[in-house]
Amino acid sequence: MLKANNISGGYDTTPILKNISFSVSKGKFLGILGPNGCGKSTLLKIISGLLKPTSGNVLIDEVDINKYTSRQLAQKMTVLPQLHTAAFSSTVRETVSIGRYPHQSGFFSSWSNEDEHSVMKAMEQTAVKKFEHTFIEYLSGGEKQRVFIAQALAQSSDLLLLDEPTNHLDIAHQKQILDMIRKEVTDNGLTVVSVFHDINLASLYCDELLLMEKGTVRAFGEPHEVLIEHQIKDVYEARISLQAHPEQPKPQMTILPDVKKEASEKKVLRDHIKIKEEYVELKLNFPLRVLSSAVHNAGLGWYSNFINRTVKADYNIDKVKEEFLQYLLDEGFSPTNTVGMMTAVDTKNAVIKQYNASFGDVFVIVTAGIGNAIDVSQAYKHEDSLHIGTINTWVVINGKLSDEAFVQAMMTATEAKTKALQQEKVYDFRSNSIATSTPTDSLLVAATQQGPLMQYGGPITDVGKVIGRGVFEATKEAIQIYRKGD
Ligand SMILES: Nc1ncnc2c1ncn2[C@@H]1O[C@H](COP(=O)(O)OP(=O)(O)OP(=O)(O)O)[C@@H](O)[C@H]1O
Repeated sequence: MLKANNISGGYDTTPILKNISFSVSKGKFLGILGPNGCGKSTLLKIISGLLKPTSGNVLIDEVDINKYTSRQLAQKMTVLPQLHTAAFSSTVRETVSIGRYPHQSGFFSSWSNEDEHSVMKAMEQTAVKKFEHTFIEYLSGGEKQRVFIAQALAQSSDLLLLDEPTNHLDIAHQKQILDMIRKEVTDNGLTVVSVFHDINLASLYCDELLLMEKGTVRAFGEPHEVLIEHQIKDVYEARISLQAHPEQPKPQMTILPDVKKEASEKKVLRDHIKIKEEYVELKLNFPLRVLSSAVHNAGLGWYSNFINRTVKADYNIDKVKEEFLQYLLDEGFSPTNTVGMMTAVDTKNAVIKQYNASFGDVFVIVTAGIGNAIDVSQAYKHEDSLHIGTINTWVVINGKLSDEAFVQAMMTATEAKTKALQQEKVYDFRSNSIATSTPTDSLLVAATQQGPLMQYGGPITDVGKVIGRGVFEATKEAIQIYRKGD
């Protein structure tokens, strides 16, 4: 559909672009990325024919753009530049209708049904129909931007060139416009080339990305091929981190600010852990990085408060999320800053152990209810519903763990717990074999993220050794306490 061959060019004697080549197939969405001044808009101007390249050429449908008349070119492609102003005072409807000019055959040509349909559809798609008779100068920046997008869509060409289409738009309208453009690409075969400043939006919506650096192509390919951490850091000269998007297989970027670290040391002490009547509590005035399978705020996050709450054995678990949230509010915990677990074990039976490691102290806190213990390898043979009868384990580390170390710490802790069950001869009475867990065990690994980075958390690492020993010893003790109370 669009092909750029070895384009070089710029303004008068200033060369900006050097040897840029790429192609976009019909029905694809290409995003152009790069830092300020790298030549994104200049490239768009050359592709659209507004600026002549000093060498190289641009083909649309295999034909050099210079071979098209300006009317033919306007029917082939629509350009929405970065900065646009209405030439004279006009209504939204009149502004959008300008998009139809390339389809009019002469000065007195009449307004066709197709023209009317295209203008109405474009106004509806961009949600500006309600402003149809309003003068454009009375609209907000974001509303104006949507009107110009409507004008571009009304032109009904096969190729749409956009320069930062979501400029001025709030997140709902960014989503609305990009969803709509994406739909035109996927359903109707529209081809789109767009400059983006927002790397995450480009990654989410584009099929391919072109990353520019100082007038050249640094990378071209699918988002996961272009958005590579060191490459983005290098080109934008900014510290960033890439993560997976929660729903789409598209990388997403987070800026890592270079703010000065607070001077105060963040250290978890034994005094921070308290056994109260209804829960075991760890309350801090700084957050820990946490990975957990808790009832409230499971997953990966940063939290300052932690509770392991004792509930009655007949607790109704059907509405556990709502009930737990209300409990946190009633007890004065911030729901967005608290991780919560539940157990039927009395809080006075909680085992708290402290280990002094080379990198800092590690705390292991366990409550063990083993009435429901199960052998994971035999579980498929039995029908079972969820009960409160569970082993809850917290591992709180004064140290800095990588993501790998967090996951390995979870594995190490689980293995140590299973070994404790084995040594204590905890049985699964359904299958009459040694149990490996209960069906509802919960685990939390939390770290201050201060001090030297610990890359791994397996059994032979410094942190893994403490976790292995600590969880084994604390679980054994908690099981013995539970049995005494039987
Ligand atoms: N009309 C012009 N005459 C001379 N130089 C220009 C002109 N327009 C842009 N430039 C220069 O060309 C270079 C590339 O500009 P361009 O607008 O293509 O960058 P960009 O990547 O789109 O930047 P931004 O992200 O800031 O919009 C810049 O150094 C700019 O100053």
